[in-house]
Amino acid sequence: MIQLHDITKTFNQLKVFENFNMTIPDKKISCFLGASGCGKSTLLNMIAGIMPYDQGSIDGIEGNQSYIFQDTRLLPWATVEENIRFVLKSLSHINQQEVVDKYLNLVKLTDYRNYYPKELSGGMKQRVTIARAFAYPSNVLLMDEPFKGLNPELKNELMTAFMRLWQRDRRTVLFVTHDVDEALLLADEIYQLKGRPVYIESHVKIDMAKDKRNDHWEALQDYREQLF
Ligand SMILES: Nc1ncnc2c1ncn2[C@@H]1O[C@H](COP(=O)(O)OP(=O)(O)OP(=O)(O)O)[C@@H](O)[C@H]1O
Repeated sequence: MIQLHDITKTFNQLKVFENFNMTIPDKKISCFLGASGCGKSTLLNMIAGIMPYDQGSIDGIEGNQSYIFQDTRLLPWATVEENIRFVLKSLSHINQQEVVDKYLNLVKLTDYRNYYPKELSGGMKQRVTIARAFAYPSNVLLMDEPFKGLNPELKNELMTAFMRLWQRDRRTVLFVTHDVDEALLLADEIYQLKGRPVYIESHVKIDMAKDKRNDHWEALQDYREQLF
């Protein structure tokens, strides 16, 4: 598990975290909800090791991480296939073509492998980002609003693609969203964060099988009530 101990993080005068503690389980999907600006991206960035903190420690991150940022960050000069291949280039022990093909197929982009990012819709770009993050054999996957700004149909399609990938290959996922429904459909653990400084206002574990949740929407609402 990932453990945050007494984390303090200040931006100029702004104390976003003060003696913040949290334990995040392995091989589960943990979801972070909270008002805009409360500190969710900062939390992911500190866990990813791309943002320093002032005090405290973060333990239990083993192996590599993949990060799906709010903006897709695809390489504009590379095709869909090359974007995925790019993150695999240091992995000489795997059959890279097989991995690329597998993940392109899972996000249903095989026919678009030779397209450049500028030739894709927003949702297609998101799918490339998700395929790329999963293709890389990371232990921890960090996602900052990966389904943001998509129409409901596409969001459903992407969430299904994500679930399909996760069920095959269970990783520790840390997932930031504003959308409670996304959290209720995908998460094993939901943390409702509040600030400032950040604290955990509520923490709910959802033990319903993920593939049954769409059909048991009413039962899921009990969890929503526990959150607020
Ligand atoms: N690099 C930075 N420099 C100064 N202040 C920052 C920086 N990054 C974040 N902050 C501040 O820290 C607070 C938390 O920001 P953060 O981006 O973590 O929030 P968030 O919960 O992810 O917001 P959103 O849901 O809108 O993405 C905000 O008040 C923000 O202004």
